[in-house]
Amino acid sequence: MTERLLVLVRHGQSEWNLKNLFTGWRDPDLTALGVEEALKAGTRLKAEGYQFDIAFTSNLSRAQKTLTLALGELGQSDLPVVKDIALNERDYGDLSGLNKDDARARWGEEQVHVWRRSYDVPPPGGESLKDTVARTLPYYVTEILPKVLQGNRVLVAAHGNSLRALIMVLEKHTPESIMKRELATGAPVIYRLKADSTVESVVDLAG
Ligand SMILES: O=C(O)[C@@H](CO)OP(=O)(O)O
Repeated sequence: MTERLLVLVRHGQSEWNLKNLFTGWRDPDLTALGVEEALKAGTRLKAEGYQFDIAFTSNLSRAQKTLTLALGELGQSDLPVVKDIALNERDYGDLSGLNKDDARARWGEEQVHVWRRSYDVPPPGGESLKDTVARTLPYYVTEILPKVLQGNRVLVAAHGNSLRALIMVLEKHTPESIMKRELATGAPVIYRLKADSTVESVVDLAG
């Protein structure tokens, strides 16, 4: 039977997650905790018996390092890895590098929440989740999904919002319900797909 396994994992904690800064396309490294989380993602997947045939990641170091560390724990350091800018984090535009609490003090709690979690309101000069879906979904459909449907076991290491963009489609969220779908750093979300590419089962190792 064809397995159709797709595992998504958000990178471990980054230096800028720790400093509470809007990150987007900026490229901070993982913290020591982030390294631990990435290793733990690999050991948890290995403990549950998962192995992969191909992995995808973004052009940003925090996702690439998370993938490298997880693959090391899985004993799969030589797995083919495809890196693409389409899986980069949502571009935070002018907010990139600002402190999230400072932004709340300046623009108000509500406005900052709308910029961070609404579906179609972009932060100034940046991408909304809708814009991020428009960038990540074609890549998913043309590059990732065909591999899954052919029976390859696929691991994707990317970012909170680029993965939420894919999850919106996979889990059939509405613009309202996606606002509450959060992804923990380093916690794999395991999907089995049906032959028609819809989701048969999902297990979020965060919860
Ligand atoms: O700063 C960012 O790029 C993202 C992910 O860490 O933050 P947010 O939770 O605001 O989407």
